[in-house]
Amino acid sequence: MFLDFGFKQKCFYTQYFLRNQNCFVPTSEIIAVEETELNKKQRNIGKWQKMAKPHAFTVYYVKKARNHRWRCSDVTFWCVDEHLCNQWIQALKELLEMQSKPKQLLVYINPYGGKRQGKSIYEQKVAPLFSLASISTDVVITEHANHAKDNLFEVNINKYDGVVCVGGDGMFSEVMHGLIGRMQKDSGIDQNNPKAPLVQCNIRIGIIPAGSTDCICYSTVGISDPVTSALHIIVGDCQPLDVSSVHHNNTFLKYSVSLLGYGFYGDILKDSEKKRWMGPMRYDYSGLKTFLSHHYYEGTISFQPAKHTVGSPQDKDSCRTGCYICKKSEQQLSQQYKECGLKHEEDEEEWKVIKGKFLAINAVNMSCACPRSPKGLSPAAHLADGSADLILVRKCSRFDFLRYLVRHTNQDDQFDFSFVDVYRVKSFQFTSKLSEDNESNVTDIGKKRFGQFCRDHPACCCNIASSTWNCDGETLDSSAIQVRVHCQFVKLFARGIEENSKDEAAYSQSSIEQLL
Ligand SMILES: CCCCCCCCCCCCC/C=C/[C@@H](O)[C@H](CO)NC(=O)CCCCCCCCCCCCCCC
Ligand SMILES: Nc1ncnc2c1ncn2[C@@H]1O[C@H](COP(=O)(O)OP(=O)(O)OP(=O)(O)O)[C@@H](O)[C@H]1O
Ligand SMILES: [Ca+2]
Repeated sequence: MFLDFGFKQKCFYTQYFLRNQNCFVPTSEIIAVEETELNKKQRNIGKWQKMAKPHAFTVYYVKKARNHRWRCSDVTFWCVDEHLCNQWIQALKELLEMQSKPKQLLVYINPYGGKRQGKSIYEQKVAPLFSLASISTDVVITEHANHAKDNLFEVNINKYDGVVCVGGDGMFSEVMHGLIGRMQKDSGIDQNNPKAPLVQCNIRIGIIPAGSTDCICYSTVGISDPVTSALHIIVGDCQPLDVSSVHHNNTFLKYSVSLLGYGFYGDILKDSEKKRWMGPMRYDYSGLKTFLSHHYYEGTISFQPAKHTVGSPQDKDSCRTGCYICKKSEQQLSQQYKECGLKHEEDEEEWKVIKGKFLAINAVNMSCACPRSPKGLSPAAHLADGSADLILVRKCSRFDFLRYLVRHTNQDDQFDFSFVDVYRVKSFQFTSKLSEDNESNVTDIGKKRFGQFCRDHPACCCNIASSTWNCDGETLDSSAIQVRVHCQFVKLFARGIEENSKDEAAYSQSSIEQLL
């Protein structure tokens, strides 16, 4: 057996050879190092039998499995020299100290999210790993909606290296609103002002997936798996995320990181809220119902294209760990901000205006990949490029809409349809035809009392006047909204989706060969 430290491509690694197997572990992916007490049975194995008093230590580290799944593995090193053994333990512990791994976390568990397994997932799969990594936790099991959000306005936040939410996208949203809101309150910033220079939130958020969609976790880690997410928290990963602020006139409504959806996804959400008892299945039930109802909505959408980024929604490459496009876009935006300030950027850049009848309007800050749709609503969207992809699905036949939906589940291009347009934007506004009509003709009592009846389907008499916005799984009260993307506004304990593990294996093998 052989243990060595090295330095390669900007990362420390620990390398060991065991039973003719080479293993290569970046020190940033070591979970814990512990002195190991050898029992009598172990001492009597093989060559250690001859040792008077063997000493040992165990290294716990991240082992990468298929499909971006991480597991905790361990290896025990034995030697006769107690001093040498202690030196190794000391050196490894010092290396771990140097990294930005969290020591103290605040954990919120939603016991009712997803399949209602949040508490047991945390206790059985996550808490033992946190304790192995010597992370102390304060755990709050939420008793009602907004418990976590309200609590974040009261706690001594500086005491923690991060906040963890155990639940789904809705639970993440609560924690994010609590943290961002708290930051603005402490800095005296008025969130109702759509142009206010918001204060960034530097405390990292960890997501242990236990929800129904878990889209944010899946799109930032590559899998929805509690153990994998716990390990990303333990090693102290950091992934910035774009956040959209949503206003109605001068009133702040919500922040969004994944989907802002009007029409199809708004209607699914509204219907599914009444069926929460069904668990994650409620989305399939309401999805089928909404698909069959085939409602479309008239309105006007105006947007400012995201000129600062070099990427396009039709790119073949997706956002991956250490993404070049995200880095470049962030540099470009901060350069622009230094030169001209926000005012210039907002006021002087062009707005495009599109009027139409839409089955769905989806604005996504990230791909929105999830187990239902592994490549997501916009496969080439970036996690941290300061832009959102605005997808407009115009009125089309049911059959065409089905073809469009099916492409979310296979490798075909979901934007390659004449009725689908996609734009990369940094801000947008929407008003529904009904609210425009109401504003211009407030005396039309018939319209106000009964809404606007479906002119194209007189037989069904369905009221299709307006839909609602689905904002990361929550319904917004206004259909007229103004949205602005804030580049890299919050940080997650994640690293984005890593390139194929096949490439990593090739890299580690060749680097070991060079060392020999
Ligand atoms: C034929 C199969 C087509 C399947 C198409 C699947 C597309 C799935 C795309 C999922 C996108 C998720 C975006 C993330 C949104 C989250 O911020 C939010 C909070 O968690 N989740 C939802 O709003 C929950 C959204 C849940 C959406 C479920 C959609 C199910 C559609 C079913 C349509 C059935 C048509 C069948 C016709 C025979
Ligand atoms: N103790 C509680 N009782 C009722 N609701 C709660 C409680 N704790 C949190 N919530 C609310 O439940 C909502 C949904 O929770 P969560 O996101 O965890 O699960 P989900 O909706 O099943 O999953 P997803 O958001 O991934 O679709 C959150 O918006 C949150 O505000
Ligand atoms: Ca983005």
